[in-house]
Amino acid sequence: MSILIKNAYIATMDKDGTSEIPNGFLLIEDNLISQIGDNSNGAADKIAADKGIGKVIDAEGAILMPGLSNTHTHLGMTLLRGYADDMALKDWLEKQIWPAEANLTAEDVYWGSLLGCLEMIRSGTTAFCDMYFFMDETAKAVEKAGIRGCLSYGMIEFGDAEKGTKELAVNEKLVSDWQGKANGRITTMFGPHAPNTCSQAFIARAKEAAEKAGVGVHIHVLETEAELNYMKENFDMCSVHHLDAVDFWNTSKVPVLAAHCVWMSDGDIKLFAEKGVTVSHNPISNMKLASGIAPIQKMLDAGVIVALGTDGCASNNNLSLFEEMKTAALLQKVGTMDPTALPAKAVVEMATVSGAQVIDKQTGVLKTGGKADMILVDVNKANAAPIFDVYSHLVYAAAGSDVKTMIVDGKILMEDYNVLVMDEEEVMKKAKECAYSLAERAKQKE
Ligand SMILES: C[C@H]1O[C@@H](n2cnc3c(N)ncnc32)[C@H](O)[C@@H]1O
Ligand SMILES: [Zn+2]
Repeated sequence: MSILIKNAYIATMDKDGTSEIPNGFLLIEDNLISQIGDNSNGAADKIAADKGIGKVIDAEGAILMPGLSNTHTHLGMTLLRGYADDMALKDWLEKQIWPAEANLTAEDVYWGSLLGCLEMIRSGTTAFCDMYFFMDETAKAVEKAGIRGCLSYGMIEFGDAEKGTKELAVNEKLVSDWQGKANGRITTMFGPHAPNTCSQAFIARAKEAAEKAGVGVHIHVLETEAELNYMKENFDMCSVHHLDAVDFWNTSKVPVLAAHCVWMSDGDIKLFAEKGVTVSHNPISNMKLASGIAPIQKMLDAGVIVALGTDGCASNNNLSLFEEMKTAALLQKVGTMDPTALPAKAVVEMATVSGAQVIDKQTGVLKTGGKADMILVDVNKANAAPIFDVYSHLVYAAAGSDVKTMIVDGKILMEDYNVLVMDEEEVMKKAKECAYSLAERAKQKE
């Protein structure tokens, strides 16, 4: 189907082309953007008539921009939203989250993931990178929801080589079953959990498997000072150098996605810039677990690719990248005591083009020939009057709930606030049932 969007304020996020078109149009044919341009001379109506386009969206009063990419989630964890708050990472995982997760079923992860997809659609996220369990269920949810998911299985090996072999086999199956499915909307990665929960040898095996399969790797790294101290005590070096010793950060064959990166030294930053590692910055989770402030401005100055992530819903506690964008900007400013740190446009780039790079290089900017993944942000709202600068509005004033329409891979998933791809009431009901029953089972085992 062809779709024509007209009268939009377009923020293309394309560094090589026109960045803003105040009264623009965009034509989608199949799953690709076939034309994008100025509509002040009424070009759109002519195209609609000439081509006999059935679906025309009048985007007067809306910003048209690429969809947002959430580069670090644990989507099934949406069921654990608010399950355990106000704790440090180690205690939170060991005393609350892992015992609860030990009771997870495939059905739980399906409904948790679908709820997560719904929340992402409602807040402008068209693509995400996930690391969790029962990933077939998350894949089915992505298939249904119509967004893009780059899925990895969270492998925790704890230095047990036999367990490592089993974990790798599960991730390998995910890759062989799902890579490229749903017209390429589903992609996969390998997900060794972290340098303090997996051995160096195992993480090296995961990287090898990823290179063999031609897919990326997704890992947590230097999230807390406790991790840094643990690595120094046990290996006499930080996590980054510990994994560099097995060439883990080499991106010449496959992408490497590193979540958190809070406790990075200047040397680590230089190495990531040279290697081309993508950092997923998760400021809200880092603040909530009091993990620290990642040196993002320093990373950007050094040329590191930095994207944004929410982390799981148990440490955020939502999936809104609009909140994440604002928090990222504010945290960097107060962390460096420099109000010019992480300006608005740089944050929008993190949430769009930088994140998309690691998921699908044909997304993240609006340009001819690119895949049709985009959102309309409603600016016919009190919090959007006036707008002097579109990036300032998106980062400092807008909310996820201002997203009114979403198109992914040329298909409309939400139009004028109506989600077209799932029964919202049913998803919320089923997810709540699963969540309360999971909590009950976890409590009984205590
Ligand atoms: C894939 C695994 O990662 C866990 N997990 C969720 N949030 C975090 C975090 N901030 N840091 C490390 N691990 C986390 C999940 O609870 C799951 O056990
Ligand atoms: Zn995480």
